[in-house]
Amino acid sequence: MSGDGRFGARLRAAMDARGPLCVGIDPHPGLLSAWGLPDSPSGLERFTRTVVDALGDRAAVVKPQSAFFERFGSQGIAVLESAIRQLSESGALVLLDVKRGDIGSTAAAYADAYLDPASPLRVDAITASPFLGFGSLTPMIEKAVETGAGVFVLALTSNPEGPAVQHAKTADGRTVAQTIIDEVSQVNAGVSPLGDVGVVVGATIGETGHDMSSLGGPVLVPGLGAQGGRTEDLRAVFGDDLSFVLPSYSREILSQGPSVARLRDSLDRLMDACRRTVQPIG
Ligand SMILES: O=C(O)c1cc(=O)[nH]c(=O)n1[C@@H]1O[C@H](COP(=O)(O)O)[C@@H](O)[C@H]1O
Repeated sequence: MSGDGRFGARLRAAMDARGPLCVGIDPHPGLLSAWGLPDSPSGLERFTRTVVDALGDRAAVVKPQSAFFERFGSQGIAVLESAIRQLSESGALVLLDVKRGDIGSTAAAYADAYLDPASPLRVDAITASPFLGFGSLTPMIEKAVETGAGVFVLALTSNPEGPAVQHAKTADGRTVAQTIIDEVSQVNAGVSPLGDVGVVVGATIGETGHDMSSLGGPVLVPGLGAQGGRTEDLRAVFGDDLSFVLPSYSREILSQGPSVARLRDSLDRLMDACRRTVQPIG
């Protein structure tokens, strides 16, 4: 796929039009309870519909966390499918957080499940785990690039267990995370304004010395709000050019529900902070 239909081009346009922010839909049992909803498929459905109705027409990207839908089996997946449809109608890009990764032949089936235009679970982009080797993701990346979708590859995750693997040195002296960043850079080479393949880098990681200057693609940045990361930390992690950074919040916004007005206020307030931090001055 080339031109405006590419995921990177669509993401750039969405971030420019709506602002650089991704809102996660993570219907934790604790949040369902705080919203006065049962921990059941009907509670999940009402939670999800409220978030989609409140935020689908103002967030650039919405990221449902698949695990919270999968916990209800086929009924949860049905809620997810209908959220994907509604979000697409409201103009938000849907990034499904499934963190898939497997041997190549199975990765091809995941690509069919989430990235094939004929699938009911087709989304604009997915998260993927490269820890079976970056090459194992090739079927997902190829399917995404062919069909106008995107893949966000985990590189430096926000959890405290991440560095033991991601900062480990490979035979050529680079860290595992740097090899992932460099592989993604190669996929994006020559594509502008933004490549179709991104990386995931947590806001909580601090200054690690990883070089993302040739990435050419977007960086999804979770770990903000509930996990302690702040927009002020972004410059320490990414330096001065933040134009490719997509900050992501789940609980920080969701905890404001079920009031639609409070959900929207929270999104607008965080969006202002992200705009001020991420978009170049002047
Ligand atoms: O891929 C992700 O989105 C992700 C990567 C990562 O390094 N850390 C991380 O927290 N996430 C996801 O981002 C969301 C964070 O939720 P909050 O902590 O509530 O904002 C969860 O759905 C996590 O699974």
